[in-house]
Amino acid sequence: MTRAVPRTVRVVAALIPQPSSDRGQGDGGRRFLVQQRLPGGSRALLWEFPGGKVEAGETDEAALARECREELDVELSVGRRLWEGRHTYPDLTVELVLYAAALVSGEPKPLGAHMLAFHTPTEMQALPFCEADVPLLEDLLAGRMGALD
Ligand SMILES: Nc1nc2c([nH]c(=O)n2[C@@H]2O[C@H](COP(=O)(O)OP(=O)(O)OP(=O)(O)O)[C@@H](O)[C@H]2O)c(=O)[nH]1
Repeated sequence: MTRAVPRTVRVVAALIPQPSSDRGQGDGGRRFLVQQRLPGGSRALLWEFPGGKVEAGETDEAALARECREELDVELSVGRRLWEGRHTYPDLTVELVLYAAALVSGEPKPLGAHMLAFHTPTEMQALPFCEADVPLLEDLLAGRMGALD
């Protein structure tokens, strides 16, 4: 029997530090925004970084700003690319790209997520994350991404 090859999508995600969580603690103590996916859909109730799929003709930065406006009701400034990886789920191949980002205005609201939380990289290791994020979290925890803003 032949099995359909899952389609590939480019997904951009934001590493957003909690405002004023960074004073004097170094990156190890910083908290970043993560979200729990809605129940019922793909990767239900797993955790991920805010963001979503890049649409045709859109830059990564524009897609990330749009997704965070739609899903969190915030305005972001998008910084440098921190990490890139690829993972194949049964339904989808994801090219995941993580960007440094900062909140410019607004308080994040879970408009498209089950729950939002700020966690340190160490705390994130204990959460059930989307599989594509597992190597990302290892690099984040090990400090392999360089400066995070
Ligand atoms: N935003 C985000 N998506 C991720 C991450 N890791 C990861 O595997 N993904 C996957 O990338 C895809 C992002 O798509 P999306 O957020 O635009 O769409 P969705 O599946 O929630 O809903 P939709 O397709 O009905 O719009 C999902 O399949 C999600 O599981 C991550 O850290 N952040």
